[in-house]
Amino acid sequence: MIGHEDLAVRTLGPCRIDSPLAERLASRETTQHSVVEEDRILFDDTISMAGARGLPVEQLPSLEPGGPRKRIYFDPAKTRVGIVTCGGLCPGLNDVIRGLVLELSRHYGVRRIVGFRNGYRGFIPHYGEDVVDLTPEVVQHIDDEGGTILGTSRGLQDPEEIVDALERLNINILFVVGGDGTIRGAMEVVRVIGERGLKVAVVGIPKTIDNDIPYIDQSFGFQTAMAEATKSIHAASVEARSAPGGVGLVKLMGRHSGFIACYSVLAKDDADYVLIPEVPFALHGERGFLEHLRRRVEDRGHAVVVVAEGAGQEHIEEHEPGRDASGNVRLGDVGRLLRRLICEHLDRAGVENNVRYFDPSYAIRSVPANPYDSAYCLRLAHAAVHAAMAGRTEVIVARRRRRFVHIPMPLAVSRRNHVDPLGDLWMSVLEATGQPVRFE
Ligand SMILES: Nc1ncnc2c1ncn2[C@@H]1O[C@H](COP(=O)(O)OP(=O)(O)O)[C@@H](O)[C@H]1O
Ligand SMILES: O=P(O)(O)OC[C@H]1O[C@](O)(COP(=O)(O)O)[C@@H](O)[C@@H]1O
Ligand SMILES: [Mg+2]
Repeated sequence: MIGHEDLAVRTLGPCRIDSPLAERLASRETTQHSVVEEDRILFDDTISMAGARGLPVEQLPSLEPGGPRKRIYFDPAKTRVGIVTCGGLCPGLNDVIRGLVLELSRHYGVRRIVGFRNGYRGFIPHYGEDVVDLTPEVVQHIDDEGGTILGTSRGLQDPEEIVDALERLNINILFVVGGDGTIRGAMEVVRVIGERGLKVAVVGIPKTIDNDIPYIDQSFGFQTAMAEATKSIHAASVEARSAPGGVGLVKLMGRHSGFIACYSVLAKDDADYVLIPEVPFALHGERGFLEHLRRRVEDRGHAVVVVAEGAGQEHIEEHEPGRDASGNVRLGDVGRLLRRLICEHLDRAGVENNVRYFDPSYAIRSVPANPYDSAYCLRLAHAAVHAAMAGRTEVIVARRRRRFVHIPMPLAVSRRNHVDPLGDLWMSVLEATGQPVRFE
């Protein structure tokens, strides 16, 4: 159970410098649309959850609000900032970089901002990466393109060497844009910074199309990626409806979470089946997936199946689950397995079939952010700058139930966000597809 201490945010020290934004905060108060810096945001949002703690309201677990502070820790004129993007691509990475640079330079007057190339390896001398000077002119239009102008990478790097680079460059604030792995890496960097007695703030902007970061609203880029995925689902539906025994099969990214599959199906309500990592399914037998699909194809002449890449791993016999350079488990190809098994099953049953397989894979994450995610990225970048300038560290900025908050990094990586098989989202998917609650 999350307690008060889990939500405490680390700071580098007292904020003694008047913020350039202070005059904008004078008349602010806590409303539905804003929270003053002295206030906190309740972690529990139902009577039962809050009541179960049996605590007076001021002792209930609560989060520090995001947003500008009246006084700040760093002197903008003497502050040097670093930005790094890590892990897989995600729509909006360039929007975050752009937002950070514009807020720092235009509203705080921070002029020294550098980008580290290709993820954490950008700090490591061995790779010989130069740093990129980031100015408003450099970043003005980078949000028109997907990807990240800084480049990214996977693979563990030595936090001692990363902090060496921060010291050599006299960096006072480091923004890390990445997912669970990046945040874990940032925590190692924070540890070394503490061991060396340095006053360097490390603030994370959570990134992943998988939406697998807990305690926050959807991660930026998820909505764009999900929207991109609907194009493949529609194509699969057109193909399936245009051929006798047409079966459209679409495999979608999302690693060990099925959010992209669920939301893209709800958005493009063309799918008859959604298979996700969180809900095991039997392939064979009278009540198995394959028999159900056969009956559907015989009854209706076509079907669309959407499978999340992390689903059905238990059915992939010959797969040796290796790991990528960051230690993430490499998934077996459930799409290829299903394509083969569906063809074999329908052939054996004498059902004419035309299986069309779609694997958009990287196509859904390498596109520019849609306007919703662009605006979301800008606001996250603003929140990150406010947090860092106020001396917060080992924290990610996030939107949680429409409020921008500071979430300690250890909590952000304490578990993975999954689709709840008993939750409302999965219930909606079952209602939309009409598939059985389980294949067994
Ligand atoms: N467990 C870990 N401990 C320390 N650093 C890590 C860890 N996992 C990943 N990293 C660092 O974070 C970077 C990105 O992690 P990765 O898992 O590839 O992507 P993401 O952050 O998007 O999940 C890696 O290049 C690595 O340097
Ligand atoms: O980029 P790679 O190494 O091919 O890994 C693919 C994985 O990256 C992702 O696109 C995003 O993963 P991260 O956000 O953790 O980097 C996953 O959905 C997918 O399984
Ligand atoms: Mg990750």
